[in-house]
Amino acid sequence: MLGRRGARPQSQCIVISGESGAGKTESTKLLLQHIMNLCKGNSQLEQQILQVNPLLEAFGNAQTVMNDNSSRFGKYIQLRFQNNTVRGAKLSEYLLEKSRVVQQDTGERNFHIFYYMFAGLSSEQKEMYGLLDPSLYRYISKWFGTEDVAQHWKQKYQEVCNALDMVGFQEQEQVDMQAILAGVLSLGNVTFEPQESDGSLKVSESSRGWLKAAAGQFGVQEDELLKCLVCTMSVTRGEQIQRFHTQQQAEDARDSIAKVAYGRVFGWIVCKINELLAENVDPEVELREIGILDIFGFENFAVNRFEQLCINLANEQLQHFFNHHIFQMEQDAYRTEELPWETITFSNNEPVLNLLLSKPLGLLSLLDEQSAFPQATDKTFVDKLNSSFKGNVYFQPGRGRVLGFSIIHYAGKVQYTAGGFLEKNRDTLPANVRGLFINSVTPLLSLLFTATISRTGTLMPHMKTKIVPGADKFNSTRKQSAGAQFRHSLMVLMERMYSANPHFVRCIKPNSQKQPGVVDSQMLLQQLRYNGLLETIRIRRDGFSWRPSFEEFAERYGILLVKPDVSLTKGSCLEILQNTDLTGWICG
Ligand SMILES: Nc1ncnc2c1ncn2[C@@H]1O[C@H](COP(=O)(O)OP(=O)(O)OP(=O)(O)O)[C@@H](O)[C@H]1O
Repeated sequence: MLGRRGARPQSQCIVISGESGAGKTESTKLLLQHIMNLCKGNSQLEQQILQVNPLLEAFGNAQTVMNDNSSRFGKYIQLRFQNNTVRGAKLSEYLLEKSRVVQQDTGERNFHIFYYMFAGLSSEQKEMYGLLDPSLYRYISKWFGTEDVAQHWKQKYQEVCNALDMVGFQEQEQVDMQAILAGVLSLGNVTFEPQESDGSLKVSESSRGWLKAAAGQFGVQEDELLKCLVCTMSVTRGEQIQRFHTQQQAEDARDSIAKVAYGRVFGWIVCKINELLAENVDPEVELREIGILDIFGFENFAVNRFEQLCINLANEQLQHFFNHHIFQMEQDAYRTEELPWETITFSNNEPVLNLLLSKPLGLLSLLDEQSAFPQATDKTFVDKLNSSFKGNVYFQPGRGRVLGFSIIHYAGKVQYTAGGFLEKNRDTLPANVRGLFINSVTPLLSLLFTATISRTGTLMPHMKTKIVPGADKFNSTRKQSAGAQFRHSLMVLMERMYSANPHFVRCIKPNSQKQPGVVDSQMLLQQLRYNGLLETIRIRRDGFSWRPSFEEFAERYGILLVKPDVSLTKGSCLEILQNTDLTGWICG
């Protein structure tokens, strides 16, 4: 794949796409296994590349209505080669669905790791992490499953532990990581009630124990944690000002802390994996790579939120990449070469991408603009969309009482609920939380909050610096919005992919009931249509699948002329072709 004889080696990328549950992650695993089998080089590294998967799935996958093991993040794995041997790998992650930590829709679950922990930890370990009966925790209080399911989770927990050891997580790091997850669960049970004296909030009597447990697992003072939940401290002209939260603000602060803590643990796991898989290269030899993209599939649920918009935007972008390579570039080449060619039309999704991405009037830009106004609400955002996209055939204003809008995507119309868009896009970390966690006695938590976040949202750990409580100037206005981070990381991804030679794997989902052996032909046909696969078959049938340069072709097949010094020219190519019985070729 990294270069046949006569062809220059080139970096490759494999784009695996399809609806949620279509089989992208399973195909990625099979592909990786196959490539590793072909390599037979540094067997330890190859094994490590394969073994990080259980870890990523435990922390990044969850049960959804569409797939029992749905990836709730996107990943791009770059396998790096020198002399046809794999020398290392790099993993990039995209948009972990952090909101799942605090809320799941009907028929869905939280990230697998929470269930694995309850099933796999011993009683002593649970006591150490302050974990009680799983049914008590609001963040995972959905039905817990049968004995068989618990056994399966227990086994999965063991796999995760093995993978953690193999990746090189120290024992203390593993303990800290699970303490943070236990802290997140306890934090979710903290509720608030007004103080009788001044109406400000306090922790409700019934959840005092949960606050204590959360603070204990996070390694911070209980009263300091409570302060971050019920009020915002700021310093103006040297004077400390305390602003009390409303009930809603306190609950939002609680959930934000849970989401950010989980998100940083996930980011840190990816960093550790990258450290382990970092390449050991010979600087004299050129590095080539095979990238495999397994990104969340197109989603259309009963309720579609900000996350679904980002996921569907990524899929739009990939469809555009596919169209560009399969239809645009190939047909442009035929036209430039003046070959007889009947143009094959395809459904171009550029207008939808413009609607979402253009600046300054695309949907994400308008969302950022609104997110920057403290007074703006989801309603003002929707009003802005309705006025900006009036007459745009790919946008429809919401109908009925639910605040929302619809987008006509390449794969169909999706109705979005606008509630929570601004809050999710701002992705605000409650004031003073960073300072609180940096000073935590749990070393990992401190490390996670000392880290900076790159423009693409990647965690970049660095050395610890102590922060004086209250002096933390970190606030939401200086950081990138979630939408901007996602847009930027998509841009970086597309740049990487445009510089490589692409291959496409289109996964087709056979039915929507998650049933083996059942094929819904209508559903299949619909996917073949919107993916452009019918047109792809036409261009593959009528077009020319291999388009080598004259030089490349003459160098490779010149031997057929049985004469010395075959010149690498068009003339030689014609001579070679006319000397064979080959048909179905054309020369540009
Ligand atoms: N090649 C395969 N052989 C057998 N079963 C498969 C195969 N591919 C997928 N499946 C089944 O379909 C399920 C969903 O597959 P997978 O998790 O790969 O979907 P996905 O496209 O990655 O979905 P998502 O976008 O939700 O992550 C798997 O858990 C498995 O049960």
